[in-house]
Amino acid sequence: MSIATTMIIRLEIRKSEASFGDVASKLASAGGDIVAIDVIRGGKDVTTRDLTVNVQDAANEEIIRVLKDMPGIKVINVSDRTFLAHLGGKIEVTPKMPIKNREDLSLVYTPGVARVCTAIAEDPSKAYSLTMKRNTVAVVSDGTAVLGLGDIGPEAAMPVMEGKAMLFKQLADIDAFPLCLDTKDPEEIIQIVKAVAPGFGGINLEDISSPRCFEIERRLSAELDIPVFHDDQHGTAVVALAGLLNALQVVDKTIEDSRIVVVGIGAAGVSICRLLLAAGAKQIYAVDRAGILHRDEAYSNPEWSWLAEATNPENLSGGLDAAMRGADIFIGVSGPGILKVEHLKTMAPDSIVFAMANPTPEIEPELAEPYVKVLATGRSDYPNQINNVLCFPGIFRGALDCRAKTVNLEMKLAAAQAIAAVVHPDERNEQYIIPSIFNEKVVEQVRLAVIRAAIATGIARRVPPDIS
Ligand SMILES: NC(=O)c1ccc[n+]([C@@H]2O[C@H](COP(=O)([O-])OP(=O)(O)OC[C@H]3O[C@@H](n4cnc5c(N)ncnc54)[C@H](O)[C@@H]3O)[C@@H](O)[C@H]2O)c1
Ligand SMILES: O=C(O)C[C@H](O)C(=O)O
Ligand SMILES: [Mg+2]
Repeated sequence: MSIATTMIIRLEIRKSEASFGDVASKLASAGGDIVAIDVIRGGKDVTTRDLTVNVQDAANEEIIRVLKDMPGIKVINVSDRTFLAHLGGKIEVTPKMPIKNREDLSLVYTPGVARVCTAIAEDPSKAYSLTMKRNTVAVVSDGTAVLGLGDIGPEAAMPVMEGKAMLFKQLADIDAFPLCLDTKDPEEIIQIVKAVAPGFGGINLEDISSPRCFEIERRLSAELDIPVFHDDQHGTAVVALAGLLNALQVVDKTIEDSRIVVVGIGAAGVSICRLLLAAGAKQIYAVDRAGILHRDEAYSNPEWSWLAEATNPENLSGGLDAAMRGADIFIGVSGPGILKVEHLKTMAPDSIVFAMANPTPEIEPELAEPYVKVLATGRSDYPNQINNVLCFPGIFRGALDCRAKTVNLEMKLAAAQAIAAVVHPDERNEQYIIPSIFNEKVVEQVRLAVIRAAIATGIARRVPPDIS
């Protein structure tokens, strides 16, 4: 799968050995299109230039290889628009007012600030009105399951967490802060998050591998009085259910009568299975590397033991091939390329395929399209993007606004229905089962649905003024 991009290549050209014309023709033959040239240093013998080159494939290493092989050419640096967008990080902290003089200083800092501190010490709930707590979410990761890239560590997880923070701000006006932890020990993660929690109104756990993520979230939810939400579990499940509700309408099937294969029973897969069961699904087949979860096997992961009981009505064993035969729906949250066209050919007519692994889906959309009725991926460069970004900004906006203690099942089901309902029945079709993340109704509809569900289930500690 290729993504067209623009590369910026800084070159030194030794004039006695190579000309700019040689460079241009080599680049063209390797698939690069020069769109701009900047002379950085023009010397008598050596010139340094930045070439802006359009390439059809972001992973085009051939371009650099041909340049490196050219006599008289030295590649000094290679960048592209994606990397440039990350220079110095993607977010910053901005004060709400400038400190222009001594008077300002004594308001926001010593001595004025001391009175505010004392007020909070006397009544800690005032942290909600007098600090950034009520609008701030910690995005916590240990870097163990970053997208589908696996355990790449806390530093490498930062760009994703900064990206989540950008989305929180832009879509829901929530100040989110990335906290990437240099520990994989669940107990240590729990203690660290509890220790930093006073400054936050909510905790978004992100890209923490399973099964550790289940215990971490369960303990934090029980031990903190602010909402703790593992995005890869519940954000994904909410959006998958939303897409599924609309896709089922398109193919005129019901969730109760559909045979549903969920592959990748990690953070996302477990939560998807649980939410689909709560939404009425009766025939789920949960498949991981060891095959279909079934009742004749003892699993060390308690979530798997639970799912083996709650899914797989015929107690089927076997692998993906066995699960896919006659399936109406495939939901993949596993890894790249595990689904083959051969599998699609064995599915029931009018099949639905959600290949949600990031950044590379379970099957290339181009391969799958001819064999399925509704196709969705987690990516923004294809129609039907099933991505948890449709959920986490609105669900936290709602939970923060009504000061919910937690995010319960009713709030998640309400969020899924709200996302699905943004697509009007008249507009709904195979290519449009889920709203765009830029659809301005999404966050507000999810917020309202979540607040109403929180109030109805008694976990809201405040009724926002716009809710009747
Ligand atoms: N589109 C979205 O919104 C979204 C949201 C969350 C996760 N994801 C993607 O889903 C994938 C899983 O994420 P996660 O957080 O649940 O990770 P995870 O590590 O918790 O779980 C992944 C699971 O997939 C299983 N798996 C891997 N390869 C497999 C294979 N060949 N066959 C069967 N099972 C296999 C693993 O054993 C593991 O249980 C990632 O690619 C991630 O990017 C997408
Ligand atoms: O980060 C994303 O785009 C979605 C999801 O949280 C993932 O881990 O893949
Ligand atoms: Mg994630």
